[in-house]
Amino acid sequence: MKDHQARLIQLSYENKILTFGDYTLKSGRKSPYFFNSGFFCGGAVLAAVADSYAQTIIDAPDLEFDIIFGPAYKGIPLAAVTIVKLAEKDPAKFGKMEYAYNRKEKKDHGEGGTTVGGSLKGKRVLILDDVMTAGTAIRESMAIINAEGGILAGVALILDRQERMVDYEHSMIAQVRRDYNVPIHSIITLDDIVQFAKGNLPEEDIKKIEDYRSKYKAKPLAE
Ligand SMILES: O=P(O)(O)OC[C@H]1O[C@H](OP(=O)(O)OP(=O)(O)O)[C@H](O)[C@@H]1O
Repeated sequence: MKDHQARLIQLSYENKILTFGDYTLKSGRKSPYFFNSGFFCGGAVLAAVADSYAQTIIDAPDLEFDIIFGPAYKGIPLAAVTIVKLAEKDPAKFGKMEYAYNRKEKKDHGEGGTTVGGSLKGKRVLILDDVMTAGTAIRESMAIINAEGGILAGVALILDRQERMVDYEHSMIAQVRRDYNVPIHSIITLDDIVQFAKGNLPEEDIKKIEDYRSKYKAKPLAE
């Protein structure tokens, strides 16, 4: 694990963003861990996630984009703090880059419309969100990007749970990667969380997470 990944997991744990216990997910699965990015609301932990997004994006060999799009709501502050970090890390490349986001409800006064921020028209767009579950947020974002004349360039996420979908052997991330033929990068994965758990949790909790991982682990999507 890179330093920024280890630091982000540690801070997520300390800020109760990453918690361990018994949770029932939207899919009905009983998960021994939960990741609630709604709690990225403290200054230090928000700065850490921004740094990790920016580093993950800079380290990705296959991400070329002109604007960042943060899907409402949770993607909005995450995209905003990430563009700031990118501009700090590489002012020549990112200093003038913009970000944009959507409104969940269309506004019919003032500047109107459903998107706010930089124009997507003719631009390669990086979608930045926290997680992907059923892929709904990404597909809705795609519809907006298409309607505004942008081109999807890739997706950046915080966590890849590496789980298979309910009715398939592969993950939703693999499905979306294939459907749109774009790179998808996550700052951390379930494997990283397991590694963290091994240094910090009691044996029985580690076993629960490892059992969950083997039960639901996604297989690669056949070409
Ligand atoms: O792949 P999906 O099934 O769409 O799940 C992932 C999306 O769900 C969550 O947002 P949510 O839709 O709950 O909206 P919010 O950001 O307003 O909380 C999350 O922030 C992602 O955007």
